[in-house]
Parts: sequence; C-alpha cells; structure tokens
Amino acid sequence: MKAYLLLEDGCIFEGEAFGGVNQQIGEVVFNTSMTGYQEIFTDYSYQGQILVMTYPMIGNYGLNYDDVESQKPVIKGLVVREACTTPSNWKSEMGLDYYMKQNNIMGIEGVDTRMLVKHLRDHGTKRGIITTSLENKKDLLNNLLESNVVEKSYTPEVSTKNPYIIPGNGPKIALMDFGVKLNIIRVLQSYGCQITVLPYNTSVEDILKIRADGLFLSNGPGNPEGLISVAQNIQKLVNELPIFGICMGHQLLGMSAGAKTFKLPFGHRGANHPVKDLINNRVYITSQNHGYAIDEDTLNKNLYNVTHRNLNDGTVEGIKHKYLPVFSVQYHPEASPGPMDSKYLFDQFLNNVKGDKQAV
Ligand SMILES: NC(=O)CC[C@H](N)C(=O)O
Repeated sequence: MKAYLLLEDGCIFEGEAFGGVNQQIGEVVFNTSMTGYQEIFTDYSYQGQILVMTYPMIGNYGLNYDDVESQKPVIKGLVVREACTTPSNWKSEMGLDYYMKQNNIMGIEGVDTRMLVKHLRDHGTKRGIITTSLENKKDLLNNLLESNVVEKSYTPEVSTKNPYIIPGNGPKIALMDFGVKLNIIRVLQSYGCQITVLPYNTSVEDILKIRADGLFLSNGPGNPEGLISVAQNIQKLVNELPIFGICMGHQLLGMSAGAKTFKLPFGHRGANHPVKDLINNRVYITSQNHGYAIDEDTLNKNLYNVTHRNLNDGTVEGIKHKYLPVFSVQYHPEASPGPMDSKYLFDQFLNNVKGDKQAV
C-alpha cells in the first residue's frame, strides 16, 4: 500500500506503508544513529514525533522485549529508506513490521530519507502527517496547521502519576520524572541507589520530606517552557540537595536560574555529537535527543558557569553551579543508544551525593 508523509509546507514524500495503518500528525524529526532504533522508539522524549532514521536500513537486528527505554514505543510514525524483513541477531525476538503492527504505528519505507533530511536541515523541523491517502490533501494540511504537536508539553501525560520506590542499599535519590528513560534508572541502580520516582509536579515540601541524599532531574518530551512552575520549584531546591539534570532536567535547571530556552532549527538527535568539556578541554562523543536549548545570554552567570559546548553549533551542553553541587548536561550520559563515554558524570553526582567535598 502506498503511504505518504505530507509536511506543513506542502512537500510530499512517498513510499510503501508497513506496520499498523494509522494516520498520525507529529513533529517530523531525524535521528542519525546507526543502531539503537528500539531504544529511540521507546524514549519518551520522542512523544508526539514522527521519526526519520537517516541510517538506510532499519530493523536489521530485529527487536526484543529487553532493550527498551519505556514500556512501549512512543513515536507517532516511522520513516525509513528500507525496513529489513530478515532480521538477524541472537537477541532478536521479532521483526520491525510485526512490532509496528503490534503497536499500531505506521511506517513508510522506500522514502528518499537523504532528501527529506536535507529539507528539514535547510528549512527546520516541520509538522507532518503520515497517511495512506492524499485524497483530502487540503483538509490534511489544515489539520496539520492547526495542530499543537510541537508546542505541547507532554510531560503531564508521561510522568508517573504516583510516587514509587526502587529499592537499593546505597544513597537515596529523589528522581523527578518528566518522562524518564529506563537506562537512567538502570545506571542509578548500578550504583546501588534507592530511587524514589516522583510525579513531575511534586511540591518542594513533598520532595524534601523524602530526606533524599540527592535530586535527579530526568529527560522528557516537549517544550520545557511548559514546565515553568517546575523550574520555580527547582530554584527552591538548589540550596537543599546535590542536583544532576539530564536534557529536559538540564533545561529546567537553567530556567530555574532565569534562563530562557529556544527551539533549535532541526534539533540534535544522534549518537555521535561532539561536545567539549570546557573545564578540561576534552571532547566527548555524546548521545543526544533534544529540540530545545538554553539561551546562554539569559543564564544567570553569577550563579552558573557554562561547562560544556556543542562543537557543531556552539550551543550550551552543560552548566554547573558556581558554589553548590548542582550541575546538568543537555546530552545523554546514560546513552541507550550511544557511547557511554560520559558516564563519569554519574560518578560526579554520586560523589556529590555522598558529600565528597572534592567533588563539589
Ligand atoms: N531528551 C530530552 O529530555 C528532550 C528535552 C526537550 N523535550 C527537548 O526536545 O529539547
């Protein structure tokens, strides 16, 4: 069956449908990772997005029930050059088409993804609709232009509704869940942490009541400006606990210090983004998935230093409080997918949590 990706600027990309037949609107974004598609499909930060993979064959090592970042895939649709029908890997439990059908997500294959990505790079990420029929093209375009898929805050949908505890014998971590990736929890567990996962809008009083040793601010989907009240809460917590934020958590920490965020033209999504640590001048290859960034000019420089910078476009990739054990990064040191080069940041957080003054 023919399938189409119609962009809000009227451009049409044609291919063959696979997976579930399910017309959906989403923000069309691209990821340049060569592997890790299953982790990407299940990362809550992709909520509301139609995903284009630049790697030309997707599905070649199959999918399984383990390598997930949440319980189910969250993408609205998938656009690939070629969807592999003969996966081969010792871990593979199903093929891509089956997985997409089971989860009622539509894919399009046979698309000139190179042309599509060049278009998005030149003209910015676009809203799009993935469909099997263009008969009512005018209506589809109108629906697209009216949809709020981009500016929406998805965190209320994906954050845990009730607090829960993941047992451990080590330090007590309060984790604010904005759409947390499971690998962040797995990494904290590997340090023995006892983790209390909290709804995104937990009050300052309730967070302090836990008497945690450290506060973790998770990744999450959507526009960070939708969570301004959370940033205000974080501002009150900065003096109380060691803090580590990742991605959305980083943006909210910046906002707690007065920073504004802005939308990047086409985002950073991939597993090999170069980031320079401005403290030791080392360059790390990082895993990234974000559409917004902190506006450096608006960050309160009396309180925070910029510690990391993206070498592709110079945007802020990390900040650190000048006097307190509080820091954050825009990229994903927990990887999944991507390199684990930046896992040392978890060591730093855990050292802060244990009160190692050297670490501050
Ligand atoms: N991975 C994330 O936490 C993404 C943060 C935010 N939703 C952005 O797109 O910039």
